[in-house]
Amino acid sequence: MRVLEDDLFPSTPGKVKIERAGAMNRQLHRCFASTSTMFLWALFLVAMTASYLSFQSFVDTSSKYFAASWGGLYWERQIRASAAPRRPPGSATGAGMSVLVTGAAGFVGTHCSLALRKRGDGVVGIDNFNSYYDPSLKKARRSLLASHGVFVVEGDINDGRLLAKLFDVVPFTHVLHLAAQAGVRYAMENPASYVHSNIAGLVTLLEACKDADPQPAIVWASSSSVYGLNDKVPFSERDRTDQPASLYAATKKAGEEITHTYNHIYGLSITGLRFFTVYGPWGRPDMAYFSFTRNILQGKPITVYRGKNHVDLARDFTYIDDIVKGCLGSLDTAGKSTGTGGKKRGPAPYRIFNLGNTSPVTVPNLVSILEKHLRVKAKKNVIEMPGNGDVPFTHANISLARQQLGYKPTTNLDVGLKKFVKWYLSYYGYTRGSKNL
Ligand SMILES: O=C(O)[C@H]1O[C@H](OP(=O)(O)OP(=O)(O)OC[C@H]2O[C@@H](n3ccc(=O)[nH]c3=O)[C@H](O)[C@@H]2O)[C@H](O)[C@@H](O)[C@H]1O
Repeated sequence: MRVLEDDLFPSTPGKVKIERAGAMNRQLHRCFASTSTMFLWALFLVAMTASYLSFQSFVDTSSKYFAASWGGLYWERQIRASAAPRRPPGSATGAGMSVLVTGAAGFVGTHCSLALRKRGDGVVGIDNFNSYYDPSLKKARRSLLASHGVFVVEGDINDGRLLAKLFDVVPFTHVLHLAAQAGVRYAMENPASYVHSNIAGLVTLLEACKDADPQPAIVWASSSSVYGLNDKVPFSERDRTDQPASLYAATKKAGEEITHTYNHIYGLSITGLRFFTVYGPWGRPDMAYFSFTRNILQGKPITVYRGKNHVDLARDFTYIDDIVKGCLGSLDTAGKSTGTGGKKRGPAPYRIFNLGNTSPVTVPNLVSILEKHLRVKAKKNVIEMPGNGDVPFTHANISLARQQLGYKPTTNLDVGLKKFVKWYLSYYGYTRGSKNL
């Protein structure tokens, strides 16, 4: 410090005052000069940072826009063509619907989209092709849909801009909402995915539907799992559903409450379908009947859960074609939504139906049927059901659906699994009588 002071203020007497004053002036000047230089530099840095940040946000926004796998005139043309009903004029079944099917590359979504298309309705699908299970199976389902003229948009139901765009391009009459994070036990591994799809995604979709003009009628997939620990059988729609056993069940139950709110406030027509363990060709690889088949064919053991006191678990397994009839019956009987411009104009229907088979089968019995159709014995590990969200049994009372939708399941587990096994062997390239079977 001293050295610095001496350098700045030379110690020659007499000269000191003048020189010091001059030096001080120079110093002050230098100081001001350096302060203003620093100020200018700081200003420059702030300006640079601000322009960098705004450039970044521009890049982010525009990259989102430009990287989107949707949009453009060709895309819109494909959407319109896919959404156009093709029923013959004057057809007894009316003019036909335009249905937006969410989760269209999923198991139930694919079957429903095909059935709608085959009878002449317009269908546009949306699916995010996530990797919860093998996306190549979802892509194969998309190819199947494409070969029947059904276009599937690759996108997420959490993308409000995409949904708004779809409703902009097509005045959908109905939404069949099947996109969801499925699976009961996976909820312990990845709870956030259930909230993302089954809660946040549902709300984003409902927001788009309530804003749409005209508002569509909504039919959506709830689940038998909402009955949770209910032990009054068979499960009726009037039974309590406030004891979920898994986060999956809780998000489906939340969906029933959330859709009720949108029905109440905005006049959206809502039909919730409680599916009971749906199975069949093009099914979900995470489900027991599918993974058991894979393991049995590969000579790997399967784990069979058993309830307390050695009681077998049972499910009201429901064949996909029966579920499809229930979904189409729901779309056909759904009353109109009443709102416009986000405002309710009158009461709209709010319905909930069980779609089950009404004849539960135990899991060991499911395995025996598979062994028969595969002609291979399973290597079974029987263990007590872990506390993983499973419920011991499900059993649907379907009187309401029968009465109001004409729902009447016709396929028992034996016949349904035979069809599933036939599809599985062909899809995965097994040949009867050859070395691989
Ligand atoms: O109705 C529904 O709402 C749900 O149905 C389906 O759930 P679940 O009925 O649990 O079907 P699924 O996994 O095939 O297990 C079947 C049986 O096999 C037993 N199970 C399962 C796996 C295993 O390794 N071992 C075993 O014994 C298991 O303990 C159970 O007893 C859908 O996945 C779900 O998304 C939802 O739609």
